[in-house]
Amino acid sequence: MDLKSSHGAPVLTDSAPLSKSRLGGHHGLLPYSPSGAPFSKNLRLSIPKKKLGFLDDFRSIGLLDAMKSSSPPHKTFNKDSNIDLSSPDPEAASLTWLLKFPSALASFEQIANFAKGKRIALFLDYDGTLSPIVENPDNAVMSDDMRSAVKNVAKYFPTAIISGRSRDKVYEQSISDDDPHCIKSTDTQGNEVNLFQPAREFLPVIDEVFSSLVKSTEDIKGATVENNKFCVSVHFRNVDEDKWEAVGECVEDVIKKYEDRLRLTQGRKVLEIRPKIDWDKGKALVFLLESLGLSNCDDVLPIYVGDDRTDEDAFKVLRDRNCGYGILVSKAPKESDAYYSLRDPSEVMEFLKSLVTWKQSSVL
Ligand SMILES: O=P(O)(O)OC[C@H]1O[C@H](O[C@H]2O[C@H](CO)[C@@H](O)[C@H](O)[C@H]2O)[C@H](O)[C@@H](O)[C@@H]1O
Repeated sequence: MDLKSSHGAPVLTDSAPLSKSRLGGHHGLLPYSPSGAPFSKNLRLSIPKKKLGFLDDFRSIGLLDAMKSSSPPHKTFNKDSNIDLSSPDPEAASLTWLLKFPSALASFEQIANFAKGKRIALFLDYDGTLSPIVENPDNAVMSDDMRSAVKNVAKYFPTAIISGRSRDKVYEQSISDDDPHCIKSTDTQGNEVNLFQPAREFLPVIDEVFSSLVKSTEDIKGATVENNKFCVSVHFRNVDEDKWEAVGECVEDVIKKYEDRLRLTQGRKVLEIRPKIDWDKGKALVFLLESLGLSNCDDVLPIYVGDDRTDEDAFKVLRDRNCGYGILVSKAPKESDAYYSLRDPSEVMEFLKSLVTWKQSSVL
């Protein structure tokens, strides 16, 4: 993967084996806990803060409760605004949250100032960031406008997509193979190569777990199991809430056989089974910065845009290095290690376009 290769087409990386979350220690996560400045008492968000890990800590809260907290609870969130109505004053909560995580669009000038004399390197999550969250993961396709915004921004800045999905899937759903701008990592002979696959040895076990879960969940209406190559995702977005416990039990039953090798994490209405290795989106980000020659903070301003718990590991890397910015994609107030926020993928697209316009005007 060389630096030039990311201009004109985004680099994709398999980041699936996201382990050692900043909360779950070596046992992974489940609901993520906050960092950063505390919210005032009234504005506290209803995100469980307990550390949870597979077969140890998470029993203290129960898998079912963890699943219920995996996305803004639909009963307490206003569908239009996504503001937590359980807060005594949701509007004030939202405004206070925006003070802590200002809009990256409203703060664009500030970001551009920080970038003066530096090269921006862009890291983008896929689901919920470049494509909207939809009921069927197979339908999470990038819009044509977003696709061209990503392609365009990648012409001006080194750009990578870091996704929990397998690289092939992101290719399929975001950039078409027929696209002349589409590149994969290739060696000097033009053969496709995978630069780094820390979880390669887990491939057979992941396949085994995938098959077992497909079978054990087949009678649960709405449950779907996705093989993400380095991670198995069990989706319960379309399962009636009274069957979520059954989904959790299937997952527990299957995974307990592999307790020493696999761990359980959670995303938006999804339980994910991953290898227990020291790898997460933060590690993927560091790996890319280093392998692309972008790790010098004096020259480079990395910007990472993401919406989910797994993205927090990358936000934290940037915060800890005091180099670059995380941008959280969320309408709902959430605690985060990001610095800025964007409400949804359409704002992400606006932000990408603004970067291009700014870059074009600065080279005139
Ligand atoms: O790292 P990401 O690119 O954000 O991938 C995380 C997971 O995203 C997908 O699931 C989420 O999006 C689906 C489509 O909108 C939605 O139906 C699901 O409820 C969400 O959890 C993907 O299907 C997972 O495999 C990824 O791990």
